[in-house]
Amino acid sequence: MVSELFDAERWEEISDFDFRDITYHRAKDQGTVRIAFDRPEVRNAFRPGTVDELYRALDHAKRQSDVGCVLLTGNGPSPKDDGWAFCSGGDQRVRGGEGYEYQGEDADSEDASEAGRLHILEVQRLIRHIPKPVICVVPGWAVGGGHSLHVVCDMTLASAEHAKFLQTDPDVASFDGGFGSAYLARQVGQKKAREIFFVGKTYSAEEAEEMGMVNESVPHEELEEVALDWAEEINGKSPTAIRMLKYAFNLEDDGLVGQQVFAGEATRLAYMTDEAQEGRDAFVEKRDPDFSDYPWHY
Ligand SMILES: CC(C)(COP(=O)(O)OP(=O)(O)OC[C@H]1O[C@@H](n2cnc3c(N)ncnc32)[C@H](O)[C@@H]1OP(=O)(O)O)[C@@H](O)C(=O)NCCC(=O)NCCSC(=O)c1cc(O)c2ccccc2c1O
Repeated sequence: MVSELFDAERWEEISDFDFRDITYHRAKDQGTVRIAFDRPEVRNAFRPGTVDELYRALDHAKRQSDVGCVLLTGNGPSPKDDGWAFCSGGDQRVRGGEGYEYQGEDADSEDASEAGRLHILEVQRLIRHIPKPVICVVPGWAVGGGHSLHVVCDMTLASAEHAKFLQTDPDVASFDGGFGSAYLARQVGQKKAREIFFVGKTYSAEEAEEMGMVNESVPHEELEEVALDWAEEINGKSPTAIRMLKYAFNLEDDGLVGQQVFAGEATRLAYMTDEAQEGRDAFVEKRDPDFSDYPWHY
């Protein structure tokens, strides 16, 4: 069984990979993929190998031109105590002096390095830049670096009964000073974001929704079904419009990188015009370009 909330009838495994710490599926009837942490016995904490797999799956999803939406979730419940989690952040057992270390069976992976890693931040940036919405589907705890992942996703759906949101960063002497805190403040306001980090209260799905960091609190049993409904809605819309909107939403907060990503997509749209083909053809044919057919739009 993949997860108690997983409907095997609706998904097929993407078998190009041999993942150990995550599962990766594609919906049978729509352009949606489901990527899930699969370490429920440790509340889906991530070790370096987990992060490598997550990055690989997200990058694969990015490159599927018939996929319009990504669901990011956590499998469960824990076989030990039936507890549910989206993700409890970095696996503290393998945190070394300079980051999270490849240890034990993790050290056998092809990406293993001597150095400690903090590359969950690379996953955050990929979620941010992937040209399609990423919906965080939270069936239980979202804690520490797992909380930050939910923050950086485009939208969050949460189990009304089991989702719990908690920032433990300062308890374990860590601090996500990027999207996890500053972008969170954009969502819930400065006072609330500071409360989340400085006081470290646990919030329910309902409270998180009221605060503005969760889109909808959903009955636990229906969580993945609702997520698929949302994804299906998105998949029915214009891919170009959704992509440009995502990058437009990101632009101001992402500064010059946000402008570059948005502008890159504007360039792609421009390349698709006859006007742009004329510029290219003129160069290739060693003649002056003739743009006289193309108006100065206003
Ligand atoms: C998540 C909890 C609140 C759940 O509490 P609960 O009482 O429901 O369950 P248990 O505590 O009994 O946990 C069950 C089981 O799971 C193990 N476990 C849970 N979380 C982790 C973890 N993160 N690492 C390793 N193991 C974990 C727990 O030990 C139990 O195992 P048993 O063998 O005893 O059964 C609660 O578990 C909890 O508070 N967990 C720790 C949460 C945490 O502090 N996470 C790390 C935050 S820091 C972080 O993730 C992070 C922050 C950054 O700012 C970064 C910045 C840049 C890069 C990386 C960053 C980063 O990784």
